[in-house]
Amino acid sequence: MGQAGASGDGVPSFADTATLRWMGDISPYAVLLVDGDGAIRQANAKAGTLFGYGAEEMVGLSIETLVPEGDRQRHGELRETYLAAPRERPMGAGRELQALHRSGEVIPVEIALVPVDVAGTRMVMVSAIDLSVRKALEAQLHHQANHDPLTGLVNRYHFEELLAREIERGQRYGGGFALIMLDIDHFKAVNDTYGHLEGDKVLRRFAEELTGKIRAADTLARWGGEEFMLLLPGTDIAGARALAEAIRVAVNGCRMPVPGQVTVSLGVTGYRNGESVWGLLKRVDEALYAAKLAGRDQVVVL
Ligand SMILES: Nc1nc2c(ncn2[C@@H]2O[C@H](COP(=O)(O)OP(=O)(O)OP(=O)(O)O)[C@@H](O)[C@H]2O)c(=O)[nH]1
Repeated sequence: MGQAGASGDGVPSFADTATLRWMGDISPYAVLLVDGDGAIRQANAKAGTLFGYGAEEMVGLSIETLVPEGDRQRHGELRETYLAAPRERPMGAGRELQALHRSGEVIPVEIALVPVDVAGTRMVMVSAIDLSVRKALEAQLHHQANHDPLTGLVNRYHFEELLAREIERGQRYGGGFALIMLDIDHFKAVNDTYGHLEGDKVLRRFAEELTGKIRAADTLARWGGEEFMLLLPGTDIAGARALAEAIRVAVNGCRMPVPGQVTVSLGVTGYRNGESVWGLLKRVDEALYAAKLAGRDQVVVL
């Protein structure tokens, strides 16, 4: 094979493309050999598959053909900068970018770059892997970690993160927010009378009803069991009280999957500047407890 050593600047040099073709053939990655003008001089079968071409069809295409239109000019500039001072950029160094499949679909890829000299001409070997499956899996895991599987609502863990963020935002830019804690009344009786599966349906229906009542900026979370929490950015106590009352009435009139009426108790409070998450959560919990003590199916503001 035609390896001839290394150039003065340490770049591997080859007498011809035979060794590089062999390396492409055995590589687990899509591999392209690109010349200084950005023309593809060689592509392995995996590159053809990744980008939707026959491997031989890719030869002669500009590398920018594989870059989404909006990024092409910038890519060309970056390529020139890279060629002026080429360094090895291995896989796993986090060089993620968007590539363009022949179908027009944009695909996330990670790339590695290795400068090579072939018969005295500087070129770049580009290896690429498709990140679509990994990205989709990451998004799915992220969703699962932050949501309740029964209702699809934000879970307690993520709600606490959002709450901390809202407090930080309030401290930095001003602007308050309100919190409503909700607990379905006598939910144990629903389970005991109709069974756990029917109880689950009630929880789902309840979540749907509430989701229809809130704004896009609000966050509804399942706090645990039959308890829910609502974060209302930019909302004062009067606004939160009105929403809590509207929710109470809506739940009263809601057709549930089980016979009879379901009611809810609600605690409402507003964030007071400088207080801790703990202080805020304690107060909203006390408000809810007061609503339960006062006979349930009501709103208490603290
Ligand atoms: N079906 C179902 N039930 C749940 C779930 N999580 C918690 N529960 C039930 O919710 C009920 C909560 O009961 P309690 O804490 O006694 O409260 P309650 O009966 O609603 O009474 P008050 O809150 O005092 O009005 C228990 O029966 C739990 O088993 C769930 O995911 N699905």
